[in-house]
Amino acid sequence: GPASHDALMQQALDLARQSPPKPTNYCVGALLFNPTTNEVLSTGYTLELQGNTHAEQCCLQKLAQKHNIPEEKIAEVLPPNTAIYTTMEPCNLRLSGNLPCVDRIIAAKNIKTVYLGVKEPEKFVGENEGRKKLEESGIECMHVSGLEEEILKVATAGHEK
Ligand SMILES: Nc1nc(=O)c(N)c(NC[C@H](O)[C@H](O)[C@H](O)COP(=O)(O)O)[nH]1
Ligand SMILES: [Zn+2]
Repeated sequence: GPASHDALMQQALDLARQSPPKPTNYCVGALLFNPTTNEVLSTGYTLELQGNTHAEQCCLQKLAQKHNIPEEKIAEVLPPNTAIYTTMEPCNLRLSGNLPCVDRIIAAKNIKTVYLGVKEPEKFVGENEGRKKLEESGIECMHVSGLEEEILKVATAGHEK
């Protein structure tokens, strides 16, 4: 049957576990999903690709690389109702100043739904307006509950206790 939200969020959490813990960010996992074909289009985790990369960013950049196109043209290879599952709410501001994932998701045009495991904690940027900004852009956001404790444990593995 169709892959459940829980199974896909669990898969994103398994990806997050692969992220090298750091005190200045969170270990997050994400995947792009085609709900029409039940196919995972791309996966990613924080710092998977070179540089200070986010999980959602890695999903998009890996898919673009696979199709030999720049990330900015990713809409060309995304089915019209693509979903992204991410263990943490996409960032809307990054202390590094790098392009936030909310902007990358909006620019991808064909991502219509964002499934998130937890809201971003306020440690780095205070209240994350990511979900609000996505919804204002017409992108549906849905919290997939049940894995919050495990997601946060993995996300903050690099933070001093
Ligand atoms: N959704 C999400 N996916 C990630 O892969 C990741 N690392 C974060 N983390 C959010 C946090 O707010 C930023 O990591 C800090 O603001 C530091 O910014 P940088 O990551 O250094 O650009 N959030
Ligand atoms: Zn981000």
